[in-house]
Amino acid sequence: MTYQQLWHQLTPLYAVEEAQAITRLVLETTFGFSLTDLVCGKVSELSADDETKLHEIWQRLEAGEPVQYVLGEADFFGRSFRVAPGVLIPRPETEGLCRLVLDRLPTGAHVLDIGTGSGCIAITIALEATQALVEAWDISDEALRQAHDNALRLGAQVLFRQKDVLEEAKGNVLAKAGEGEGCEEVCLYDCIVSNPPYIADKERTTMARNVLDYEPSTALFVPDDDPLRFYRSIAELGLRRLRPDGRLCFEINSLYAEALSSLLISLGYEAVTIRDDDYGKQRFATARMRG
Ligand SMILES: C[S@@+](CC[C@H](N)C(=O)[O-])C[C@H]1O[C@@H](n2cnc3c(N)ncnc32)[C@H](O)[C@@H]1O
Repeated sequence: MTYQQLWHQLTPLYAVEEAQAITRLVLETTFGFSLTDLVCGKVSELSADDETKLHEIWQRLEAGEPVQYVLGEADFFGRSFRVAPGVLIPRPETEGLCRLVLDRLPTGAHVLDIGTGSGCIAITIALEATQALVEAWDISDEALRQAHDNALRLGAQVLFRQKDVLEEAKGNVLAKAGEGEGCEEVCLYDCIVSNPPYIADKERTTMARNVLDYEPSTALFVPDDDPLRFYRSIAELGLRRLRPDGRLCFEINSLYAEALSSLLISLGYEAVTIRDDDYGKQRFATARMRG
């Protein structure tokens, strides 16, 4: 198969522009040359190894595997993050959540990212706000391994911890004085940010096949079909672990924006605001801890 053939084979699977973008990605990421090289005829023949590699890529794409898993990379906030099955692919919408956190972040702020996945939010904040102290939690071994690897490659300092936020929120796993690492017992955060699982099981039927087949269900679906489960727990945790005037920043499902606002207000948060993403869809919620 030639590179041109790959391009043509992708066209029935994707829109033309998408096929072109994916071809460009495959060329650059896997073979290290540009689409311009291809178009100018600088590359025409494939080695036997490349031929095999390309064939495998094609088979995985044809089976519906997301291109980011096939290539092992996803762009986020202008940087390339490694991703593998078992870890959620960072979405462009989530870049807006990083912008919300970075906006008005005090110098030297302590930030906690809950459900860090590939580490995209925590690492971006650590790299963009170089004075910030960034901590990130996830329940998944695979996610933490990947996030750690991404932080090392991108040169970000983030403290990763394996934690189940649903348990942490109950308050019974907070370390007693003198136990735990670092400032675990006393640390108060200026900002808790999270893009938690927020999809109820009944929404499965509306979801893209390749998301359901390839992305980790613990990153997507809420336990007990309760879409506010993680938000409630994180907001309760915030009552104990945010500084006065500290902020909660969430990525949300627009279906539950109103219910989440009511929840945050009932817990005593102030300045509860639902915000749109770049496409005009309700995508984020922010709230401030009482001063
Ligand atoms: C929607 S993904 C977000 C990943 C990443 N922050 C992003 O925006 O791409 C949710 C993450 O929460 C993690 N998670 C699920 N249940 C959790 C729990 N009980 N405690 C901590 N993290 C959890 C998943 O492993 C997953 O990495």
